Amino acid sequence: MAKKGILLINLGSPRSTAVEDVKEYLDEFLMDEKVIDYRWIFRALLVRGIILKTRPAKSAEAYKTVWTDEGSPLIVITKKIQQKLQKLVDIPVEIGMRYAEPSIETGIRNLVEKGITEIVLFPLYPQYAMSTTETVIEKAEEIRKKIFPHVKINYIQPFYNRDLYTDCLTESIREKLPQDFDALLFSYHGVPERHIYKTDPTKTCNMNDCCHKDTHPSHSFCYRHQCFNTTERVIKKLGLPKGKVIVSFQSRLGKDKWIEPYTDHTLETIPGKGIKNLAIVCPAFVSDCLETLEEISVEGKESFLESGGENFTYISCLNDEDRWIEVIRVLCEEQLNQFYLV
Ligand SMILES: C=CC1=C(C)c2cc3[nH]c(cc4nc(cc5[nH]c(cc1n2)c(C)c5CCC(=O)O)C(CCC(=O)O)=C4C)c(C)c3C=C
Ligand SMILES: [Fe+2]
Ligand SMILES: [Fe+2]
Repeated sequence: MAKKGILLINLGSPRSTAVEDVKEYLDEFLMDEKVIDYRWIFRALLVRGIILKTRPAKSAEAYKTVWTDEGSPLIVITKKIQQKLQKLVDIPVEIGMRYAEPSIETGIRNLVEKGITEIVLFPLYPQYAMSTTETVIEKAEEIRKKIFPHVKINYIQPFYNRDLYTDCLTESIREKLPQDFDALLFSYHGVPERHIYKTDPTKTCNMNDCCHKDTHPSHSFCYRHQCFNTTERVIKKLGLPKGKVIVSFQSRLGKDKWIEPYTDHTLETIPGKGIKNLAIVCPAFVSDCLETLEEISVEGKESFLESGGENFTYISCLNDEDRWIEVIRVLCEEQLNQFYLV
């Protein structure tokens, strides 16, 4: 009888805050053609010729502000999720990172060494993006075919539209919302617009009204729609009027046009429109990381307050909350049962 295991995948962090380690991490990350999707030569010119000349030192300083005694918050939290999930299931649970260590290969190997031949692989991203879900699946398949051809892998699909997830997110936000606030800002990681056009098999998304529609042929691969839709579902459950809700996209890199509106512009302009008391949540991330703990909680807060804002409440990610671990368990359970159907 086949032995089954679970592999949780997150993005990954540098091994330390040393500039050389950050450089190595950024090189692997940004040389991924699903992240910077130019032809190799142009990607190398941009990444190795320009970005990696200055960014590693700047990013290393940022990482130092969030690093803990146990390491990068993203890795520490992913390990806590693994440990808690392991207590709820009777099959092995391992973790793997798309970039740096522990790698996806290490994660699969750890399971294979325990005799596992069927793996449920869970990319910890609620919404689909070429630079997240797709690159994880592609990398895992490459490793499986090359090193572990006898292993079967079932992939958990994006879960932004699953009630069990949006219920969990809603409850988590409800508990952390301040008594009084003028608006709740949903800030999602951005992606270049080109990525969305590129991965739309129907070629019908126009990056406009269609992303807001309940149904449209392009939605299964439209990150922008999936972010808006996550928000719609959560605010409905929270009972918040649309007038009190803002959506924007953070963490731009480079000169391409990324999906709008941008979080940095939003934080600078909303105090002038009367929004002085802000709550902010980042639902593209299931675990707190550099982009939430530094870019939003420190830089974003500073820019909002300097622009006339008065109160800024950052609502933490689901991290290792028990209700979220239970959602992970149920989603894995569903996928484990799929092995019998294929
Ligand atoms: C949540 C989903 C994410 C998407 C979509 C995404 C796309 C994307 N990111 C970059 C560039 C960078 N991202 C960086 C950090 C980072 N990104 C995500 C998640 C998504 N990225 C996370 C969870 C993190 C934090 C990692 C951590 O260690 O805490 C960074 C590195 C940090 C920095 O130098 O600022 C870069 C660079 C691109 C170009 C992109 C889509 C094309
Ligand atoms: Fe769309
Ligand atoms: Fe990113």
